[in-house]
Amino acid sequence: MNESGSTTEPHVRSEVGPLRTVLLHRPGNELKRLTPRNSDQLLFDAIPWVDRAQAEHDAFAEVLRARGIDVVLLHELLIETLRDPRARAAAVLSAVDEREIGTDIADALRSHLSTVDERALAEALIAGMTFEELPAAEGDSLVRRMHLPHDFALTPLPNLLFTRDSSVWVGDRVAVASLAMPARRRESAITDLIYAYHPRFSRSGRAYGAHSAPVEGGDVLLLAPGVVAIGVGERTTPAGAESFARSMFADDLAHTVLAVPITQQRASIHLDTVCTMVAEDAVVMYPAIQHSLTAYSLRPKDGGVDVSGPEPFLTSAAHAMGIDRLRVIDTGLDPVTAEREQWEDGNNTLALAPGVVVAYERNVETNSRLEAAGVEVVRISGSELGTGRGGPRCMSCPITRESL
Ligand SMILES: NC(=[NH2+])NCCC[C@H](N)C(=O)O
Repeated sequence: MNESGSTTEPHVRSEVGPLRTVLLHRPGNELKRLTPRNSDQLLFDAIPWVDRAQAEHDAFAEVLRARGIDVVLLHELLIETLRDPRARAAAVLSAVDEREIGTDIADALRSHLSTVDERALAEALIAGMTFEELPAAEGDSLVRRMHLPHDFALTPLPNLLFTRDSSVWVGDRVAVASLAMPARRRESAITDLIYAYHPRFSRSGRAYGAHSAPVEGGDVLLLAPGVVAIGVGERTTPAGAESFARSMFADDLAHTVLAVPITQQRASIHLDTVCTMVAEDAVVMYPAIQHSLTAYSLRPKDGGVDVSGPEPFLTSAAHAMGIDRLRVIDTGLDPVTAEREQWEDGNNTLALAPGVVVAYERNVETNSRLEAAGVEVVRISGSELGTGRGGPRCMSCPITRESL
């Protein structure tokens, strides 16, 4: 149910159908954990100014609400989910890793997490806990003595902000992603809990599984109903793409899955860092890869998967989508500007409807080319949000989009 009381059942068949319900995470105290010593490991490129990041995120959410979109916040869903004792038990179980902290600290952490209320539990799950914050364990622990007080007994999840990656809705099913980087693995335990126990999702079916080969939502693009592109690179593995395709075919959610190799480097973490859809037949794409991006086409065949290609991505995509041509909005940028704006998530747009996208304001050139091509660009500021290397698409997980 949305605020007006009308039902908006989860349903996403495209990248650009009018957005109705979206899952965001307002960044919180987990961002305050970032230091120059841990930011690499926690996948941030700079230390964000937290208040400003929150203000930027509030403005992002407001832009969506102003257009009638129901914004659901992950932190609130988690608190509501944890009212269910089964969810609480599962949450504690998934948060404590004896291999990391040993049995004594694990016991202390478990008993602490089991006694706090759901708000404090949600906060600990997201913002983590340091050894210093953990109530003193009985007896003496080597682990505690050999760690610094500010080391983490429970690691924080600063990348939870990028709700795109930890779950993906395809049709009326949700796939909880299997995240590749250790710093992000616990995120899927949280989305998994929410989808399993929050009453809002009690009727939602699952696709794929959190314990399968790595697939991250930023790599998954719903090019058209029945056509899914999936980037394969630093995060999503070939095995992940293949089993995701099998899962799509088994549930009749897709007839074609395009596996798209992307360079394994920081600038192109996911497919959506170099290419996003801005209209039913158009993408904005990093110019440097426009002519080199390829795709393997996967289709169901006799209970297995038929693989063809690789072929140029634009050709296979248009073919699978049943259109003559997939338009690339020509940002026509010189290589240096293009590289700068790609790094700052210029190609990472969130479509609110065909031809209407949210983009970071700082990517001045890309945005003006989009507008020249007839795309409405809703600008948001993201100087602090972008320190985690993610733009409007990364920061949003569409739950309901109207059909085209
Ligand atoms: N869909 C995306 N492109 N997400 C970007 C995620 C960035 C995040 N810091 C990571 O390295 O995982």
